Amino acid sequence: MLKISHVSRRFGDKTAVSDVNLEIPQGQMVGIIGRSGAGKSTLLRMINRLADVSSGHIEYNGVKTSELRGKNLRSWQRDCAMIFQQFNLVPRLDVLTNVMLGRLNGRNPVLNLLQVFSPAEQLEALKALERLDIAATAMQWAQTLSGGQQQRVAIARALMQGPKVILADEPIASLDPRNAQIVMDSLRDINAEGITVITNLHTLDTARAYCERIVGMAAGKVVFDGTPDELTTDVARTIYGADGLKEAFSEAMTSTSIAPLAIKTSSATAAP
Ligand SMILES: Nc1ncnc2c1ncn2[C@@H]1O[C@H](COP(=O)(O)OP(=O)(O)OP(=O)(O)O)[C@@H](O)[C@H]1O
Repeated sequence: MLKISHVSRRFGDKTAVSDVNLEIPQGQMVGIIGRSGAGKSTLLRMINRLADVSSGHIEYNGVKTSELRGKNLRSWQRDCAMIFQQFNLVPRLDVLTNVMLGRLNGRNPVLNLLQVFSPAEQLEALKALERLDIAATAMQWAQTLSGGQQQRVAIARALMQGPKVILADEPIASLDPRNAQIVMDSLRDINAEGITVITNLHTLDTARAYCERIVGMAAGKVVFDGTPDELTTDVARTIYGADGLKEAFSEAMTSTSIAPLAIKTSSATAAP
């Protein structure tokens, strides 16, 4: 269980995340949606400690992760892998080495510098690549891969950490619909094995198609927390605002539209 209690994050005068409370049971697939600047990335970054909370706390299975230091913090960051919109691979390293770098946190720093990986680690990395159906690219430089392939390499790298939680910050925002679907399918398969997946998503339809639970954020606050069925047009209006709603729906139809489900409307003034 991941528990977020009264968490806020301020940057100077700006409150990016404001008094967020969430309880996420192990194995849930959660989509976080909201307009640009709503606080989605900051929330994810606080979960794996790329950013610190200003107040409140985050705990995982009873351990206050927001207060961990040193070795215990590194251990949490191994348990809680993160993938990003821009993949963050090392472009001029081969794919296999990029995946093995997922192991860095738990290794001897001297071996890290030398990039020496054991045969067992190499085999494990290859298996992770096979799982994501890109083992054939193992010896290529990462920069020669398509965006969709690079994101799958990033997921394989995350899996090398043996994580209990995967955080994905807009993982498909740079991808075409076909690759977006492959990446979301991969995250769903990983989630089916019991790993909690929490992903920020730009488009409503993707969240509705893939996530059992959707959290809507606006101006740093959680304004919706429910199932895809509960995400009506009225609720979407609360999350995106009247002007943002049109953008959210039209974007959903034109960009990363993946097996969209019909939005349940609760008023006569439904979005197109
Ligand atoms: N390091 C920082 N310093 C100052 N302000 C920040 C910093 N990080 C985020 N912010 C501000 O906090 C607010 C929330 O940003 P955040 O990136 O979390 O939103 P988001 O919902 O993820 O948006 P996007 O989808 O555009 O990434 C924004 O107003 C942003 O400008």
